[in-house]
Amino acid sequence: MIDTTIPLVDLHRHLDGNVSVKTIWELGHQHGITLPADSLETLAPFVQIQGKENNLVDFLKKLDWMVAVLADLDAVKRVAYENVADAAAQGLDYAELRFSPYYMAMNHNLPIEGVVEAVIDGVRAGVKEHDVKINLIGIMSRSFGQEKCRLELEGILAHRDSIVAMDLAGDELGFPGDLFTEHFKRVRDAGLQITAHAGEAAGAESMWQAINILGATRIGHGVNAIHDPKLMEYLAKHRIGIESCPTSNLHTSTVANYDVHPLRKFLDAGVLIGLNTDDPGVSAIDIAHEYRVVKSEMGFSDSQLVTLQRNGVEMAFLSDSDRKALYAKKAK
Ligand SMILES: O=c1[nH]cnc2c1ncn2[C@@H]1O[C@H](CO)[C@@H](O)[C@H]1O
Ligand SMILES: [Zn+2]
Repeated sequence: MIDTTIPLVDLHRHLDGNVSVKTIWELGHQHGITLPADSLETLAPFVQIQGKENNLVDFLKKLDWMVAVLADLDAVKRVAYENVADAAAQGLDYAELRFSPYYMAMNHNLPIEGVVEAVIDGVRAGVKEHDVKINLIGIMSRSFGQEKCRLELEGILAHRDSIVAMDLAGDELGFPGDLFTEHFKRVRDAGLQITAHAGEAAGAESMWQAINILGATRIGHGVNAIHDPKLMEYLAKHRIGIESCPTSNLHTSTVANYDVHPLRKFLDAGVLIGLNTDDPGVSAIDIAHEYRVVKSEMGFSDSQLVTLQRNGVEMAFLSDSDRKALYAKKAK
Protein backbone atom coordinates (compact mmCIF):
# COMPACT_ATOMS: atom_id res chain seq x y z
CA MET A 1 0.00 0.00 0.00
CA ILE A 2 2.86 2.33 0.87
CA ASP A 3 5.46 1.97 -1.86
CA THR A 4 8.74 1.19 -0.11
CA THR A 5 10.80 2.13 -3.17
CA ILE A 6 9.85 5.81 -2.96
CA PRO A 7 10.13 8.17 0.01
CA LEU A 8 7.33 8.38 2.55
CA VAL A 9 6.81 11.94 3.77
CA ASP A 10 4.51 13.87 6.09
CA LEU A 11 4.55 17.61 5.42
CA HIS A 12 1.75 18.71 7.73
CA ARG A 13 2.46 17.55 11.23
CA HIS A 14 2.17 19.80 14.32
CA LEU A 15 4.79 18.79 16.86
CA ASP A 16 2.77 20.53 19.56
CA GLY A 17 -0.21 18.44 18.43
CA ASN A 18 1.80 15.28 18.84
CA VAL A 19 2.70 14.87 22.50
CA SER A 20 1.95 11.36 23.79
CA VAL A 21 -0.44 10.83 26.68
CA LYS A 22 2.45 9.27 28.59
CA THR A 23 4.64 12.34 28.09
CA ILE A 24 1.83 14.68 29.17
CA TRP A 25 1.40 12.52 32.26
CA GLU A 26 5.11 12.42 33.07
CA LEU A 27 5.76 16.12 32.50
CA GLY A 28 2.66 17.02 34.49
CA HIS A 29 3.85 15.00 37.47
CA GLN A 30 7.45 16.11 37.14
CA HIS A 31 6.41 19.77 37.31
CA GLY A 32 3.55 19.55 39.77
CA ILE A 33 0.93 20.52 37.21
CA THR A 34 -2.59 19.45 38.11
CA LEU A 35 -3.87 17.22 35.31
CA PRO A 36 -7.58 16.65 34.67
CA ALA A 37 -7.33 12.87 35.29
CA ASP A 38 -5.58 10.46 37.63
CA SER A 39 -4.47 7.75 35.22
CA LEU A 40 -3.17 7.45 31.67
CA GLU A 41 -6.43 5.82 30.57
CA THR A 42 -8.62 8.59 31.94
CA LEU A 43 -6.27 11.33 30.67
CA ALA A 44 -6.45 10.14 27.06
CA PRO A 45 -9.98 11.49 26.34
CA PHE A 46 -8.86 14.99 27.37
CA VAL A 47 -6.18 15.10 24.70
CA GLN A 48 -7.37 12.70 22.01
CA ILE A 49 -10.46 12.91 19.84
CA GLN A 50 -13.25 10.56 20.82
CA GLY A 51 -15.40 10.29 17.72
CA LYS A 52 -15.32 13.86 16.43
CA GLU A 53 -15.63 17.48 17.52
CA ASN A 54 -18.30 19.92 16.31
CA ASN A 55 -15.88 22.36 14.73
CA LEU A 56 -12.24 23.36 14.33
CA VAL A 57 -12.06 25.51 17.46
CA ASP A 58 -13.34 22.67 19.66
CA PHE A 59 -10.84 20.29 18.05
CA LEU A 60 -7.98 22.68 18.79
CA LYS A 61 -8.77 22.61 22.54
CA LYS A 62 -7.38 19.06 22.61
CA LEU A 63 -3.90 20.44 22.04
CA ASP A 64 -4.09 22.65 25.11
CA TRP A 65 -2.93 19.99 27.58
CA MET A 66 -0.03 19.16 25.30
CA VAL A 67 1.39 22.65 25.79
CA ALA A 68 0.15 23.12 29.37
CA VAL A 69 2.86 20.70 30.57
CA LEU A 70 5.71 22.58 28.88
CA ALA A 71 6.98 23.99 32.15
CA ASP A 72 10.55 24.60 31.02
CA LEU A 73 12.76 24.48 27.93
CA ASP A 74 13.86 20.91 28.69
CA ALA A 75 10.23 19.86 28.35
CA VAL A 76 10.07 21.61 24.97
CA LYS A 77 13.26 19.88 23.89
CA ARG A 78 11.90 16.52 25.01
CA VAL A 79 8.71 16.95 22.99
CA ALA A 80 10.70 17.94 19.89
CA TYR A 81 13.05 14.97 20.34
CA GLU A 82 10.16 12.55 20.79
CA ASN A 83 8.52 13.87 17.62
CA VAL A 84 11.58 12.89 15.62
CA ALA A 85 11.62 9.43 17.21
CA ASP A 86 7.91 9.09 16.44
CA ALA A 87 8.33 10.18 12.81
CA ALA A 88 11.04 7.54 12.39
CA ALA A 89 8.92 4.90 14.14
CA GLN A 90 6.07 5.61 11.71
CA GLY A 91 8.39 4.80 8.82
CA LEU A 92 8.73 8.34 7.54
CA ASP A 93 11.79 9.14 5.47
CA TYR A 94 11.16 12.87 5.71
CA ALA A 95 8.89 15.03 7.83
CA GLU A 96 8.23 18.73 8.09
CA LEU A 97 7.41 19.39 11.73
CA ARG A 98 5.61 22.64 12.48
CA PHE A 99 5.21 24.40 15.81
CA SER A 100 3.86 27.59 17.31
CA PRO A 101 6.45 29.09 19.69
CA TYR A 102 4.08 31.43 21.51
CA TYR A 103 1.50 28.66 22.03
CA MET A 104 4.25 26.45 23.49
CA ALA A 105 5.63 29.30 25.62
CA MET A 106 2.49 30.96 26.94
CA ASN A 107 1.42 28.76 29.87
CA HIS A 108 4.69 29.03 31.74
CA ASN A 109 5.95 32.33 30.39
CA LEU A 110 8.86 30.74 28.58
CA PRO A 111 11.00 32.97 26.35
CA ILE A 112 9.68 32.61 22.80
CA GLU A 113 13.09 32.58 21.20
CA GLY A 114 14.19 30.04 23.81
CA VAL A 115 11.33 27.77 22.73
CA VAL A 116 12.46 28.00 19.11
CA GLU A 117 16.01 27.10 20.18
CA ALA A 118 14.81 24.21 22.33
CA VAL A 119 12.77 22.79 19.44
CA ILE A 120 15.78 23.04 17.12
CA ASP A 121 18.00 21.38 19.76
CA GLY A 122 15.53 18.57 20.36
CA VAL A 123 15.18 17.89 16.65
CA ARG A 124 18.95 17.93 16.21
CA ALA A 125 19.36 15.38 19.02
CA GLY A 126 16.58 13.28 17.47
CA VAL A 127 18.03 13.09 13.97
CA LYS A 128 21.40 12.02 15.36
CA GLU A 129 19.76 8.87 16.66
CA HIS A 130 17.05 8.19 14.11
CA ASP A 131 17.06 7.57 10.38
CA VAL A 132 14.70 10.35 9.27
CA LYS A 133 15.21 13.74 7.66
CA ILE A 134 13.42 16.66 9.33
CA ASN A 135 12.74 20.26 8.38
CA LEU A 136 11.01 22.76 10.63
CA ILE A 137 8.12 25.10 9.85
CA GLY A 138 7.33 28.02 12.15
CA ILE A 139 3.70 28.71 12.94
CA MET A 140 1.98 31.97 13.69
CA SER A 141 -1.12 31.08 15.73
CA ARG A 142 -3.71 33.50 14.35
CA SER A 143 -6.05 32.85 17.33
CA PHE A 144 -3.83 34.98 19.57
CA GLY A 145 -3.93 38.02 17.29
CA GLN A 146 -1.46 40.13 15.35
CA GLU A 147 0.85 41.16 18.18
CA LYS A 148 1.51 37.63 19.46
CA CYS A 149 2.05 36.49 15.90
CA ARG A 150 4.64 39.23 15.48
CA LEU A 151 6.47 37.85 18.53
CA GLU A 152 6.34 34.35 17.05
CA LEU A 153 7.71 35.62 13.77
CA GLU A 154 10.58 37.39 15.49
CA GLY A 155 11.47 34.28 17.51
CA ILE A 156 11.53 32.25 14.31
CA LEU A 157 13.45 34.82 12.27
CA ALA A 158 16.16 34.86 14.95
CA HIS A 159 16.79 31.24 13.90
CA ARG A 160 15.97 31.65 10.25
CA ASP A 161 18.71 29.28 9.11
CA SER A 162 17.12 26.35 10.94
CA ILE A 163 13.61 26.93 9.57
CA VAL A 164 12.34 26.30 6.02
CA ALA A 165 8.92 27.91 6.02
CA MET A 166 6.26 29.84 7.87
CA ASP A 167 2.62 28.86 8.39
CA LEU A 168 -0.55 30.47 9.71
CA ALA A 169 -2.71 28.21 11.91
CA GLY A 170 -5.51 28.39 14.47
CA ASP A 171 -8.98 29.93 14.22
CA GLU A 172 -9.38 30.62 10.50
CA LEU A 173 -12.93 31.99 10.76
CA GLY A 174 -12.20 34.39 13.63
CA PHE A 175 -8.86 35.64 12.28
CA PRO A 176 -8.78 35.97 8.47
CA GLY A 177 -5.46 35.89 6.62
CA ASP A 178 -5.42 39.56 5.63
CA LEU A 179 -4.83 40.51 9.29
CA PHE A 180 -1.35 39.09 8.78
CA THR A 181 -0.37 40.81 5.54
CA GLU A 182 2.56 42.66 7.13
CA HIS A 183 3.80 39.55 8.91
CA PHE A 184 4.03 37.60 5.68
CA LYS A 185 5.75 40.43 3.86
CA ARG A 186 8.53 39.99 6.42
CA VAL A 187 8.47 36.23 5.89
CA ARG A 188 8.92 36.71 2.13
CA ASP A 189 11.67 39.29 2.67
CA ALA A 190 13.48 36.75 4.85
CA GLY A 191 13.33 34.25 1.98
CA LEU A 192 11.29 31.64 3.85
CA GLN A 193 8.73 29.51 2.04
CA ILE A 194 5.06 29.92 2.88
CA THR A 195 2.22 27.53 3.60
CA ALA A 196 -1.04 28.50 5.31
CA HIS A 197 -4.01 26.72 6.82
CA ALA A 198 -6.88 27.80 4.56
CA GLY A 199 -10.13 26.48 3.18
CA GLU A 200 -10.57 24.35 6.31
CA ALA A 201 -13.07 26.27 8.49
CA ALA A 202 -13.48 29.13 5.98
CA GLY A 203 -14.24 29.05 2.27
CA ALA A 204 -12.30 29.39 -0.98
CA GLU A 205 -11.86 33.15 -0.44
CA SER A 206 -9.54 32.35 2.46
CA MET A 207 -7.36 30.31 0.08
CA TRP A 208 -7.25 33.13 -2.48
CA GLN A 209 -6.09 35.42 0.34
CA ALA A 210 -3.43 32.94 1.42
CA ILE A 211 -2.13 32.73 -2.14
CA ASN A 212 -2.51 36.32 -3.34
CA ILE A 213 -1.94 38.31 -0.15
CA LEU A 214 0.26 36.09 2.01
CA GLY A 215 2.22 34.44 -0.80
CA ALA A 216 1.49 30.82 0.08
CA THR A 217 2.82 28.25 -2.39
CA ARG A 218 1.22 25.42 -0.43
CA ILE A 219 -2.06 25.25 1.45
CA GLY A 220 -2.93 23.21 4.54
CA HIS A 221 -6.25 21.35 4.13
CA GLY A 222 -7.77 23.43 1.29
CA VAL A 223 -10.91 21.29 1.43
CA ASN A 224 -13.27 24.11 0.44
CA ALA A 225 -11.49 24.86 -2.85
CA ILE A 226 -13.84 22.31 -4.27
CA HIS A 227 -16.63 24.92 -4.35
CA ASP A 228 -14.62 27.26 -6.60
CA PRO A 229 -13.78 25.80 -10.04
CA LYS A 230 -11.54 28.77 -10.91
CA LEU A 231 -9.49 28.14 -7.79
CA MET A 232 -9.20 24.42 -8.59
CA GLU A 233 -7.88 25.35 -12.02
CA TYR A 234 -5.48 27.88 -10.52
CA LEU A 235 -4.13 25.34 -7.99
CA ALA A 236 -3.47 22.81 -10.74
CA LYS A 237 -1.93 25.30 -13.15
CA HIS A 238 0.39 26.90 -10.60
CA ARG A 239 1.28 23.66 -8.82
CA ILE A 240 0.09 24.95 -5.45
CA GLY A 241 0.42 21.87 -3.24
CA ILE A 242 -2.49 20.85 -1.04
CA GLU A 243 -1.51 19.26 2.27
CA SER A 244 -4.50 17.02 2.79
CA CYS A 245 -5.20 15.58 6.26
CA PRO A 246 -8.37 13.48 5.81
CA THR A 247 -8.78 12.14 9.36
CA SER A 248 -8.22 15.58 10.84
CA ASN A 249 -10.93 16.88 8.50
CA LEU A 250 -13.36 14.33 9.95
CA HIS A 251 -12.34 15.14 13.51
CA THR A 252 -12.95 18.88 13.00
CA SER A 253 -16.28 18.19 11.20
CA THR A 254 -14.88 19.90 8.10
CA VAL A 255 -16.19 16.88 6.18
CA ALA A 256 -18.89 14.50 7.39
CA ASN A 257 -17.15 11.29 6.41
CA TYR A 258 -14.30 9.79 4.42
CA ASP A 259 -16.52 8.94 1.47
CA VAL A 260 -17.55 12.57 0.98
CA HIS A 261 -14.00 13.91 1.34
CA PRO A 262 -13.06 15.74 -1.90
CA LEU A 263 -9.54 14.22 -2.13
CA ARG A 264 -10.39 12.35 -5.35
CA LYS A 265 -11.78 15.50 -6.97
CA PHE A 266 -8.47 17.27 -6.39
CA LEU A 267 -6.56 14.40 -8.02
CA ASP A 268 -9.00 14.32 -10.95
CA ALA A 269 -8.51 18.08 -11.41
CA GLY A 270 -4.75 17.56 -11.63
CA VAL A 271 -4.01 19.29 -8.32
CA LEU A 272 -0.80 18.37 -6.51
CA ILE A 273 -2.16 16.86 -3.31
CA GLY A 274 -0.63 14.55 -0.71
CA LEU A 275 -1.49 12.82 2.57
CA ASN A 276 -0.53 14.08 6.01
CA THR A 277 -1.48 13.52 9.66
CA ASP A 278 -1.93 17.11 11.02
CA ASP A 279 -2.02 16.38 14.78
CA PRO A 280 -1.21 12.66 15.08
CA GLY A 281 -1.28 12.74 18.89
CA VAL A 282 -4.72 14.35 19.00
CA SER A 283 -6.18 12.18 16.25
CA ALA A 284 -4.36 9.07 17.55
CA ILE A 285 -3.24 8.08 14.05
CA ASP A 286 -0.05 7.47 12.13
CA ILE A 287 0.73 8.25 8.48
CA ALA A 288 0.00 4.66 7.40
CA HIS A 289 -3.53 5.12 8.78
CA GLU A 290 -4.15 7.89 6.23
CA TYR A 291 -3.04 5.69 3.31
CA ARG A 292 -5.18 2.86 4.69
CA VAL A 293 -8.39 4.86 4.96
CA VAL A 294 -7.93 6.42 1.54
CA LYS A 295 -7.81 2.90 0.14
CA SER A 296 -10.50 1.26 2.26
CA GLU A 297 -12.94 4.16 2.76
CA MET A 298 -12.42 6.15 -0.45
CA GLY A 299 -11.67 3.27 -2.78
CA PHE A 300 -8.34 4.56 -4.10
CA SER A 301 -6.29 2.15 -6.22
CA ASP A 302 -2.68 1.32 -5.40
CA SER A 303 -1.47 3.46 -8.28
CA GLN A 304 -3.48 6.42 -6.98
CA LEU A 305 -1.85 5.90 -3.58
CA VAL A 306 1.54 6.01 -5.27
CA THR A 307 0.56 9.30 -6.92
CA LEU A 308 -0.32 10.74 -3.51
CA GLN A 309 2.95 9.47 -2.05
CA ARG A 310 4.99 10.98 -4.91
CA ASN A 311 3.07 14.25 -4.73
CA GLY A 312 4.19 14.59 -1.11
CA VAL A 313 7.82 14.36 -2.16
CA GLU A 314 7.28 16.77 -5.04
CA MET A 315 5.69 19.47 -2.87
CA ALA A 316 8.15 19.15 0.03
CA PHE A 317 10.12 22.25 0.98
CA LEU A 318 13.35 20.57 -0.11
CA SER A 319 16.08 21.73 -2.46
CA ASP A 320 16.24 19.77 -5.73
CA SER A 321 19.44 18.09 -4.57
CA ASP A 322 17.88 17.05 -1.24
CA ARG A 323 14.85 15.71 -3.10
CA LYS A 324 17.09 13.67 -5.39
CA ALA A 325 19.02 12.36 -2.40
CA LEU A 326 15.79 11.28 -0.74
CA TYR A 327 14.70 9.37 -3.86
CA ALA A 328 18.17 7.87 -4.26
CA LYS A 329 18.16 6.56 -0.68
CA LYS A 330 14.97 4.58 -1.38
CA ALA A 331 15.98 3.32 -4.81
CA LYS A 332 18.97 1.47 -3.31
O1 LIG B 1 -6.09 21.47 11.89
C1 LIG B 1 -5.69 22.56 12.33
N1 LIG B 1 -6.19 23.71 11.81
C2 LIG B 1 -5.82 24.94 12.25
N2 LIG B 1 -4.92 25.12 13.22
C3 LIG B 1 -4.39 24.01 13.80
C4 LIG B 1 -4.74 22.71 13.41
N3 LIG B 1 -4.07 21.85 14.20
C5 LIG B 1 -3.34 22.58 15.06
N4 LIG B 1 -3.53 23.89 14.83
C6 LIG B 1 -2.94 25.06 15.52
O2 LIG B 1 -1.56 25.03 15.33
C7 LIG B 1 -0.90 25.57 16.46
C8 LIG B 1 -0.03 24.53 17.09
O3 LIG B 1 0.89 24.04 16.19
C9 LIG B 1 -2.01 26.02 17.40
O4 LIG B 1 -2.34 27.36 17.10
C10 LIG B 1 -3.13 25.09 17.03
O5 LIG B 1 -4.39 25.63 17.40
ZN1 LIG C 1 -2.66 21.78 10.75
